[in-house]
Amino acid sequence: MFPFTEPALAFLRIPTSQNALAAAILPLAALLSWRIWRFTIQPFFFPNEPEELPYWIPYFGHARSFFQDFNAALDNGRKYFKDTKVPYSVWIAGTRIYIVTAPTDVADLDRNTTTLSYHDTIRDMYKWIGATQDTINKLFVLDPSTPYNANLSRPILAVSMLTEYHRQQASPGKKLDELLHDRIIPSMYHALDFDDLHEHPSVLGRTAEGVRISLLDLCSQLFVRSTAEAFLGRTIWKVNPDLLRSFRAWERTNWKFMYQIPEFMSKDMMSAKDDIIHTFVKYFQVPIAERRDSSFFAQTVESMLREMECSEQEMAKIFLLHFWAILGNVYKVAFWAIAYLVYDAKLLEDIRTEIVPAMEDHKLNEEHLIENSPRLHSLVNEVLRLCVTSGLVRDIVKPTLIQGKVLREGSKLMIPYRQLHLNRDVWGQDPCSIKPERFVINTKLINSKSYRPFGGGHTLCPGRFLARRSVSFAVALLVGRFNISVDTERKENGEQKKAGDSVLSFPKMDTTKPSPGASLPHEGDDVIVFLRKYTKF
Ligand code: HEM
Repeated sequence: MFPFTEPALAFLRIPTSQNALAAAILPLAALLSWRIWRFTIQPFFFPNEPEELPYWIPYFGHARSFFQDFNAALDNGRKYFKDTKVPYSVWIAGTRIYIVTAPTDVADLDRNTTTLSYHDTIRDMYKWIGATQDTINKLFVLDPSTPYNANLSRPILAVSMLTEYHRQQASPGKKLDELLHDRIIPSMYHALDFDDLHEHPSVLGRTAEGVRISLLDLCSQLFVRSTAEAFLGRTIWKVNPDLLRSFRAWERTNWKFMYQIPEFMSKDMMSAKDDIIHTFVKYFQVPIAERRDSSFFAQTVESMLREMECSEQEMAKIFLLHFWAILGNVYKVAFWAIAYLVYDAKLLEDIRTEIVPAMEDHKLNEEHLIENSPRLHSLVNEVLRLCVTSGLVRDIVKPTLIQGKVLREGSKLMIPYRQLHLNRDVWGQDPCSIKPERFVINTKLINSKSYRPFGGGHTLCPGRFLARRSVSFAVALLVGRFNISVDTERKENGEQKKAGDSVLSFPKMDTTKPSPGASLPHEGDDVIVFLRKYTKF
């Protein structure tokens, strides 16, 4: 109900002839008073608290700007505080979130496990995916009697054991080598064999000289398909030959999951999520004897969850969250690395020169590649800097001191990695431009506190070795086997497009939505490349 009714205006001694004017002015005056109180006067009473980024709409605060463009909203915060990197807070629909961007603060927060909680944040993800309270208790309540704890000197939570199994699978050593060399790399060779595969899913067209492909599709085949099969075995395709399509739909819509958009506005995300969960349920129903070709991780996690008496439905939800981490980032990093190469002939030649000695009889020697490819590794590191836009989010469970300011308990803390990765003090005045050789010129940058593509502290990504090695291998294999160029002959909508048309311009990264890792190009933006066999090897 509108608050300024006639009796109220009379009480305020405002003549009714001026009602319309008053009706407009009074709410504005009230809003202005509230704003002055909240952002000018109130901070005087709480000098120990970080400043708040001002806003105009009470309760909702910055919800709209963060919803519209997550990273632009963070950049506005940076500019408002004049790039001083002081911690500040934003108010989003009833929640206070502290934003921390100073590299030294980030390093301190990494060590903090007493006043910040990671588990509260992860518990929310399990709740949102639809896990029952019983499953959440099984994951987050310590039970020293469970079989997986039997051989440990100190019992741990089931949710930590899941991460431990990732570490065992993907840390340097026999299990990672086996995963890469016996499973992922053979699938990559297969995905790049366009001769054998007439119905190759990424091929848009063929000529006598070569094939025309969608780079996004190719990266999906090279990484998502090969890694899913490497972890789950071939049965996964028997259960659902269309899993990649569901995963692609999930990738485009999972920001709605992160924002917890109501169901009626996120039917596309819900449907992709349900498809994947349903696929995993059917996968678990296939007798284990028929799934012996799955990975150590998949087998161990499945048997651990069965021992904990989780239903197949609940196991499938847990698997979705973990396979999102396994499959959701690597292909995007590869997409951007290849896109930069395709658009920079000199860079492409430099990388090719570097990897030529690792090629023999069309095969690539990974050991040689690891030891002798500083430029390739620098490119991958630089691409990670530019495309990882995720942030660390934690719950503040006790007052937390940063730069002499106290962050309130009950609020959230966010470290936006993109802000660190574009920190002008470290990356120069043009941090958004790619400098592929940056990490060769200054090898110390890899350890910079402003560089965290895989997070840090006790939640440092356990998949980082697998990610780096598989991206470097696939990029090198592609460069070593093919002459790659942007497809200038591309026909779209029946029209012949020429170089310089927008369809040929470099794809734009979609940083508008929160991502749990790397960002995709905007929907519809892709690179159509032409691959000609490279005949020198
Ligand atoms: C380029 C690829 C990847 C990027 C950019 C990436 C990035 C990250 C980041 C930033 C975190 C930290 C999250 C936090 O602290 O809140 C993380 C955690 C994690 N990542 Fe990755 N990741 C990648 C690939 C992988 C792969 C291939 C796997 C599995 C094989 C994986 C599994 C995980 C898991 C399980 C966690 C949670 C760790 C924990 O809870 O302690 N990631 N990743």
